[in-house]
Amino acid sequence: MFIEPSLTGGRRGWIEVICGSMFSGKTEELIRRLKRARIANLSVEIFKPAMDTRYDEQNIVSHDESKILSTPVESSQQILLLGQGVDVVGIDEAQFFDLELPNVCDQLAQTGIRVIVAGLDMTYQGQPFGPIPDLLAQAEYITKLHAICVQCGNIATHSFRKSSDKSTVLLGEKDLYEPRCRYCYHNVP
Ligand SMILES: Nc1ncnc2c1ncn2[C@@H]1O[C@H](COP(=O)(O)OP(=O)(O)O)[C@@H](O)[C@H]1O
Ligand SMILES: Cc1cn([C@H]2C[C@H](O)[C@@H](COP(=O)(O)O)O2)c(=O)[nH]c1=O
Ligand SMILES: [Zn+2]
Repeated sequence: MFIEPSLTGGRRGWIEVICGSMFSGKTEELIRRLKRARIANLSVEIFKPAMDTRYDEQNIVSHDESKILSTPVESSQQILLLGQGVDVVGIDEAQFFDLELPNVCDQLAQTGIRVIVAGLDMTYQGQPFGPIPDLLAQAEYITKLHAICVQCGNIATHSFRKSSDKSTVLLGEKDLYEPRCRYCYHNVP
């Protein structure tokens, strides 16, 4: 369980990344950390990509239906503008943002903001997803979460797409995807 680093004097920012396959608990963990920040009376701004309308236009919603209000934005630049001056910035579905997102998170952390980012580490093809690799390189803290493989019950690291659609971006949940372990991802049709 992630324990928030204690600050020793002065206002210092950092980047935390929460990653893993679909259904691994990324959104739940992001919501948990953001709710704790608000309990600590910190100012929090939360963002998600406007294109993520899977469950809700505005709220960030986990597969277990826990939710928190967020601001949908079209680009990472909007996060830079709207996130100025708060204590904590939260970002969900980070894989859908543009490749400027790591630079935006770095700039926000430089101004003393705690930046918490959740997103898929890999595409359905098992490839690094969008801005996530560079974010992982720049983050002080990385949490990789695991779902349960629906084929064999081991820990799941991959998101298997059940349809033949080849587009990288395809919104969906259990209708289109299932979490699988490395073995079942590569060996079970
Ligand atoms: N195969 C699975 N393995 C683990 N959790 C699952 C699985 N299928 C459904 N879930 C549910 O999904 C929840 C995680 O949802 P969420 O935080 O939205 O995940 P993510 O954001 O990583 O896709 C779990 O708490 C669990 O209730
Ligand atoms: C693997 C993969 C997923 N997606 C989509 C499917 C969902 O809408 C989100 C991930 O949601 P979650 O919070 O991690 O459950 O991303 C996609 O567009 N492309 C992919 O390769
Ligand atoms: Zn498996």
